[in-house]
Amino acid sequence: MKILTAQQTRDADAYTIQHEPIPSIDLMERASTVFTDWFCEQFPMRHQMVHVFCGTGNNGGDGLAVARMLHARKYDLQLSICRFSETGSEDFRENLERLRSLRDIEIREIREDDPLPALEGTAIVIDAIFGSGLNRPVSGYWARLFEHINESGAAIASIDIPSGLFADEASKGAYIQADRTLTFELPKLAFLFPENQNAVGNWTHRSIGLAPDFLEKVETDNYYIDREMVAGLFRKREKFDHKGTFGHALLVAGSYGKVGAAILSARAALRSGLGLLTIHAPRCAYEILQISIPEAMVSIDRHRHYISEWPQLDSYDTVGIGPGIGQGQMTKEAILPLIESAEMPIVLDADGLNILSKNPDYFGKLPANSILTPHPKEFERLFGPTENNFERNQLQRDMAARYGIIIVLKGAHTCIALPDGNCYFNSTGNPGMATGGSGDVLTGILTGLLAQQYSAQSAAILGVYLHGLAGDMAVKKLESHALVSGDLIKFLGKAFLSLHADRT
Ligand SMILES: NC(=O)C1=CN([C@@H]2O[C@H](COP(=O)(O)OP(=O)(O)OC[C@H]3O[C@@H](n4cnc5c(N)ncnc54)[C@H](OP(=O)(O)O)[C@@H]3O)[C@@H](O)[C@H]2O)[C@@H](O)CC1
Ligand SMILES: Nc1ncnc2c1ncn2[C@@H]1O[C@H](COP(=O)(O)OP(=O)(O)O)[C@@H](O)[C@H]1O
Ligand SMILES: [K+]
Repeated sequence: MKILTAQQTRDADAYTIQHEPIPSIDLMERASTVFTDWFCEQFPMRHQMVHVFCGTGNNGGDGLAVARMLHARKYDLQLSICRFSETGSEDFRENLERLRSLRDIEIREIREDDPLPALEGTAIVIDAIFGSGLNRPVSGYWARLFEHINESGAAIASIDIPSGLFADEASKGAYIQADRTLTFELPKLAFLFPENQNAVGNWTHRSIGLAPDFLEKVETDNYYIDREMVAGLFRKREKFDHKGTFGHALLVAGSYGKVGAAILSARAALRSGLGLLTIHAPRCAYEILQISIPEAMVSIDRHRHYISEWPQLDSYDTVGIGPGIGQGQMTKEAILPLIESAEMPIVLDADGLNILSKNPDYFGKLPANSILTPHPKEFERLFGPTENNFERNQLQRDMAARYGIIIVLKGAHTCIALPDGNCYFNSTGNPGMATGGSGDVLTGILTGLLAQQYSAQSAAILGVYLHGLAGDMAVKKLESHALVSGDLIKFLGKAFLSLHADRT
């Protein structure tokens, strides 16, 4: 699914109006019906006062139409128009007329420096003040009004985007802090960054029937990973496939006290369908690994506690490096030449990344299309600090392009930056996965998929999605506090199965 900019969304609206064709006021009616249906599902009780705050643009027009529809559905309403402009957009004016003709909804107007309106903490606020047409930060009196609404204790539902939030850049002014947001058609980039979580709350997107041919053609470099995309990547096995078909991976993992990381990664790689797995680990891990993972072969380092050498790579289709290896001098001296000698895409995680961040001259030596999986701290160590998530996203994109690698920045919406400049944001996963070892499991999955000759791009998108999906399935059975990273491996099979269902 594509992510469009505010300008592209305006273009999509205009194209739909012209080519469906549909009068603009009717498209607004359609969008407002979608919002109203969603709102009634979210807030089915009718004894709470619903206070609709409208601006004077088209977002305000939506708010007026929604008020009319909720009135017809017997909700108790109050309505305030924030008078930014005496005229307002054409569709705003038309919806104001339609509402006035009902006669039984009191329409209040708020002008700059009026006393702030009374607002019960038990109310529900519908925020239709600004939409995607915001063109400057909100300040002054209107910022105080936003603060008043945010602090009222009322539940807040935003139409399209929380007012004051910019869809495509860092937000500097005041913004509404919604509990829930329904956005039209496609997700907005700002929703995917943690710094905007308190603005956007729980968000969801629903189609308002914008022109499919426009959406198909419009060019973007941001995508939201959905089931359809992933089901298209996933390959079924054929009758005469054999273990040679599915590749042999080397996993370089573990050190004294961190053999668990190697186990988690190895199990996840095996559960991702590779043909053969060899784990290279220090001597202290030998018996632990042979007993706990009989499916894997073990290549033993000469050092007892740390990795200090690496096997020849000739017989492997890919290498996963990093879980639990530590950053000792000996390990560094083994890992850096290993990176240099690899000729196929590898997966680099955890201390593998930390070692790389201290040796930036090795960035250029990474095999093309290698997958790096930093969490935000590791990303900062690798590529430096940034002011906000938009800047960080740009840096991630630039680095992926410069070095010809795939950077998987992990988080609630893990972002996969490809060398071609495109970014894919994940839609699966939950806070139950914020537990030690979840990243090791991801490394295993990615290594397992690469070994099977999935392209590095497909492996990253499919692997990240499946990892989160396994987490979502696990949390339904276990609740997020009780979820541990090993559970993700247990649910990988179910996650794969659900993709099978989509392919048949
Ligand atoms: N197009 C369609 O058919 C459909 C559109 N839809 C809906 O329309 C929404 C977009 O509507 P929109 O473009 O009218 O923008 P919106 O945010 O309501 O108003 C912005 C106006 O406010 C002003 N302004 C901006 N910043 C300001 C500030 N800080 N402080 C004060 N004023 C400020 C600025 O005016 P200016 O002052 O610059 O003249 C600007 O023009 C979209 O989110 C969706 O909900 C749906 O119904 C589907 C069909
Ligand atoms: N709140 C969250 N929502 C979705 N996924 C999450 C969340 N928190 C963590 N994760 C996922 O869990 C994994 C954690 O990885 P990482 O931080 O490397 O953990 P570790 O180093 O303990 O293995 C990442 O894939 C991340 O996307
Ligand atoms: K809004």
